[in-house]
Amino acid sequence: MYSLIEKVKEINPLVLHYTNNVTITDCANITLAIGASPLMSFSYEEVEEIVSVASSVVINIGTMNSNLLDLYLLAGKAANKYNKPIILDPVGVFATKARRDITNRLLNEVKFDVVKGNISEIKYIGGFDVRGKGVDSFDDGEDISDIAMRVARKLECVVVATGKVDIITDGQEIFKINNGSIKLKRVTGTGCMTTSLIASFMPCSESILHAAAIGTLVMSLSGELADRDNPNIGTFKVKLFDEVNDMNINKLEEYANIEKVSKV
Ligand SMILES: Nc1ncnc2c1ncn2[C@@H]1O[C@H](COP(=O)(O)OP(=O)(O)O)[C@@H](O)[C@H]1O
Ligand SMILES: Cc1ncsc1CCOP(=O)(O)O
Ligand SMILES: [Mg+2]
Repeated sequence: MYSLIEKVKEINPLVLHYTNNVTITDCANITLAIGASPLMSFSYEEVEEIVSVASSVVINIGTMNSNLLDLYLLAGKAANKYNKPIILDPVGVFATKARRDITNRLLNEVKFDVVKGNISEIKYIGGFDVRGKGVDSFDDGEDISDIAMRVARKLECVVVATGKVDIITDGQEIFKINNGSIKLKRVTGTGCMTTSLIASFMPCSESILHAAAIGTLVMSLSGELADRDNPNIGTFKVKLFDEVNDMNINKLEEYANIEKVSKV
């Protein structure tokens, strides 16, 4: 699985983003840092053309509206038609009815390969009450393996739930990642960037589960390494990009704290 860190640089996949306008530049830069090519689009005109040449597609609802929902649906259906791996980031799905309705439409009308949220977002999709506020999770200390597995089985996709311990599951196998830093919660977009990293790995791996696990691991481990000398938050953000850019197999082998905990 760790060899994907080299493969993504060889393949240089084109990662097409339909994403929010808060973290869009950081998502483009993290995609470059891992060795893929980002393209951000808000255009109806190019959907068919651009999805057909993309390597993978991101739908991130962070700053959605009803007009954009139509764009996400069009792009999502095109991704399914052209067999392009596609990931959904249901940012703040628990915050409003509008976000819930948009997420439900997307999940009903598009077949996603990965649904990635923070723990509150995945708990909410699983039908549970959450302690989220806006786009942030305050459930991040929980282990929601069982809920994530159930959501993965129901949606027939890989589910990623980020928090103190990250959970990645296809409903049968689970990876748990114990790397991370609390500072990752103090920089907006670290969840969105995790989605971009997973989307960068998806076209490089036969296993979507492995692509999701390594994409999540790269963010959590890079955050941990960036925090080694306890930098201030602005410096931490810069170091985070440096660590993603410099991630390699040796560092993954030495520092990754990842376990495959079950196969049922
Ligand atoms: N309590 C925590 N301790 C350490 N790392 C965390 C913690 N909570 C989240 N992270 C890490 O922060 C990154 C973003 O996750 P999270 O904050 O859950 O997503 P989002 O930005 O979508 O809300 C992930 O790498 C995750 O592992
Ligand atoms: C603050 C905010 N508001 C709408 S989208 C967004 C960014 C959320 O990014 P992340 O989910 O990665 O923290
Ligand atoms: Mg966040």
